[in-house]
Amino acid sequence: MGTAVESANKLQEVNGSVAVKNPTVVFVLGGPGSGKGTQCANIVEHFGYTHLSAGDLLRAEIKSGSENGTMIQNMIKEGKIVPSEVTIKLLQRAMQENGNDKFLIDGFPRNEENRAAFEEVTKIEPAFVLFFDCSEEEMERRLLSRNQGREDDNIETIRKRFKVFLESSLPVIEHYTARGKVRKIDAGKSVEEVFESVKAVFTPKEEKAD
Ligand SMILES: Nc1ncnc2c1ncn2[C@@H]1O[C@H](COP(=O)(O)OP(=O)(O)OP(=O)(O)O)[C@@H](O)[C@H]1O
Ligand SMILES: Nc1ccn([C@@H]2O[C@H](COP(=O)(O)O)[C@@H](O)[C@H]2O)c(=O)n1
Ligand SMILES: [Mg+2]
Repeated sequence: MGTAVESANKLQEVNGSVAVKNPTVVFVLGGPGSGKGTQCANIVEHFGYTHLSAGDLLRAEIKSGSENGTMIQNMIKEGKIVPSEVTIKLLQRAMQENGNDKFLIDGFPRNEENRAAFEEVTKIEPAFVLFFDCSEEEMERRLLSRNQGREDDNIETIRKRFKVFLESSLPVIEHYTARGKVRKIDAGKSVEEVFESVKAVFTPKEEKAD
């Protein structure tokens, strides 16, 4: 716990609302259906982060009737990546509206444009990148039985999403690997086993020694 003065110093005003300066950000990446959302829910419960899923924010934007709604809906149906300025605005707004100082940003950055634009606009560097590594066969099985009514959970769009992941998202993971920031998790195991590996990443070293 910091002092009241330290707490006040952590706050800044952005677009009229008070946001936490220099929040801790963990990017959560992995192919479609690798289990990012499932594990983020566990991390929130155990480690006090706020979960922001870029895909969920984009889907909420469609539902809100925003002027970008139709464009976003078409991009999602095709498994394509929405222009960074749209997604970054949604992420920034969500971070500002939330008082927490640590965020899991799930499904972002999805390509080099996302990555460079986020860095440029927010000046935030991730603390690390959690990468859920899973085979396409397993991810396809999971997506086809997800049953959440998502318009992109059909085999045609799933194949397009896999292609985009390989061509555009893996280079982002390589970028952070070269900088020593990637914590790779074998995501092909059960939810409980995967979370055991995730916990080891989030547990401070001194606690692990106990
Ligand atoms: N380790 C696991 N073993 C089996 N099923 C899993 C596992 N993790 C998640 N699932 C299931 O797989 C489906 C996809 O998981 P989830 O929504 O967490 O993936 P995601 O990476 O967020 O996918 P997307 O990128 O499409 O949003 C869900 O139905 C979830 O319950
Ligand atoms: N940075 C992002 C994240 C997502 N999208 C679009 O949303 C779709 C669903 O994303 P999930 O993470 O929920 O699977 C994704 O296929 C993209 O169409 C995006 O454009 N940019
Ligand atoms: Mg998800």
